[in-house]
Amino acid sequence: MMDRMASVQPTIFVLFGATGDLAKRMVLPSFYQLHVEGLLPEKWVLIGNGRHDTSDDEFRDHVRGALEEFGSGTEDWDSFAERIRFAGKGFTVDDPGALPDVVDDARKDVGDDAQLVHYIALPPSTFEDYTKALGAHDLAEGARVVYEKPFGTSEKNFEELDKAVHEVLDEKQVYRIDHFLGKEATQNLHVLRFANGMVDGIWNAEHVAQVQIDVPETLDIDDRAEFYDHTGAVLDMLVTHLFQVAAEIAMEPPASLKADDLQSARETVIGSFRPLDVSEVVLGQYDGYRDVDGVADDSTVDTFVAAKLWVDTERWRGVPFLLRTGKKLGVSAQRVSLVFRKPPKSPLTELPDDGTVLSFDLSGNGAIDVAMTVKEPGPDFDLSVGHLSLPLKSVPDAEPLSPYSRLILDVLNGDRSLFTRPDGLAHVWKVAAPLLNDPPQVQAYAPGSMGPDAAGDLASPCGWLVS
Ligand SMILES: NC(=O)C1=CN([C@@H]2O[C@H](COP(=O)(O)OP(=O)(O)OC[C@H]3O[C@@H](n4cnc5c(N)ncnc54)[C@H](OP(=O)(O)O)[C@@H]3O)[C@@H](O)[C@H]2O)C=CC1
Ligand SMILES: O=C1O[C@H](COP(=O)(O)O)[C@@H](O)[C@H](O)[C@H]1O
Repeated sequence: MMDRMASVQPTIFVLFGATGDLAKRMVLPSFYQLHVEGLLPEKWVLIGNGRHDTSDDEFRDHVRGALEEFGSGTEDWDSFAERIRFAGKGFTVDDPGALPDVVDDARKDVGDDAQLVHYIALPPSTFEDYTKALGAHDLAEGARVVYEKPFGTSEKNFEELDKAVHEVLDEKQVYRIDHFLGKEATQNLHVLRFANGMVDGIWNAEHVAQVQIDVPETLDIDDRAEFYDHTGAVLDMLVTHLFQVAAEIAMEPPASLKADDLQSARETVIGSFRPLDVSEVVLGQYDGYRDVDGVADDSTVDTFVAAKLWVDTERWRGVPFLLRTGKKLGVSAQRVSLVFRKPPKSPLTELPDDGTVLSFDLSGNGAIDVAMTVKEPGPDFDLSVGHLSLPLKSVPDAEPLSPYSRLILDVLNGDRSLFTRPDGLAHVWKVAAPLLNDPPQVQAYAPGSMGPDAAGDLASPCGWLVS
């Protein structure tokens, strides 16, 4: 931890969309966590940006509120607050608002050699214009720029955005964030496998019958209806987070765990994702969604998606990757499960289909779980499924970081291993194209259920493990 901090140079961190939902839930509390844990450089300034003429003090109040609601407290508030500024009045090519002056002013505090990091926590439709504005106002040179997901909304839009970004920035300045890659348990997907021969040996189609990447949410979209109604579950979660997690599982062993090799292994396997077959996708919308303020009365936006993804590599041919996510469902979970085949020559009959499962809980600090078929202790010979759990927090010396803290720290340190690359993303949009161009009808589901019934059939024979 100390080594990481020492390598970080003085930083001016510009947060676009600073009063938005993501900023208050994730970015600001995570930045504060880095401050509290002494992982930020000695000299830093955080500048919030937005279209309103908000004062520094008003923004500080907003930040404090965000920490109280979504963070772990405000013990070190004074030393945090004094480094916070706000640059209002928007930021466009024609009019940069207050930002250039506020950045110049910040340099007086942190030094002319401070690195500039721009975090674009804005709706994806604005990424191109903000990038152009960074170029137009001399705020791009030498800077690192973090883009939220989704990076693009279709094959064509991705190509245009990628071109526009590379007209202003070198690829090495670009950090496309997918916070699921920053989760402690996600990082353990490759570490567990490459560090343990026992696991590595069974990480293939010969042993794995199906993979489930299941992220049902009880959460609704009331606070971000306008954003959500232009996005939907496919773009918000499926082709972003769930695809990236699928790539983490499916990747071939990288030459090393260094940034370039790890990124390369993840992006290469995405190239083997087969374009989605719409007959293997179920879309849903919860009853009552259209009544939410900010949602169109006739909206057909998907709040639920379940899909079968095929990875055409020798390792995974024939193994379905079952992906599911949705809002206002009956349970919240973030579970990745490798369901193992039954022993081919077992003398035991009637073994359960989900009798051997290695699973990863991506939520919170993360956990690794194993389910195994065992003899139920007792006088009879009955079989049962038992569970072992390893909460990652219980590992000696564990100091888990939230995904956003981990990834922001990586940006400050210039480590791009957990960020996505344009070659993989270009293929993501090709895989998604059949679904985006010709989506199946959205089916209604009741809030508190687990989505449309049709989604259940996709996961046969064992069904969805989270229920
Ligand atoms: N919210 C979440 O849980 C997560 C969100 N994300 C991603 O983060 C990004 C931001 O999401 P979120 O914070 O939810 O979105 P919001 O709808 O809350 O928008 C963020 C801010 O962007 C500004 N904004 C909105 N529309 C425009 C526009 N047309 N032009 C310029 N500025 C605009 C607003 O600030 P102002 O009015 O002050 O200018 C707003 O507060 C998205 O790309 C999303 O996919 C990723 C992971 C989780
Ligand atoms: O990116 C997003 O992720 C969250 C779920 O992630 P979590 O780690 O915050 O639980 C999801 O609710 C949101 O819709 C999506 O934009």
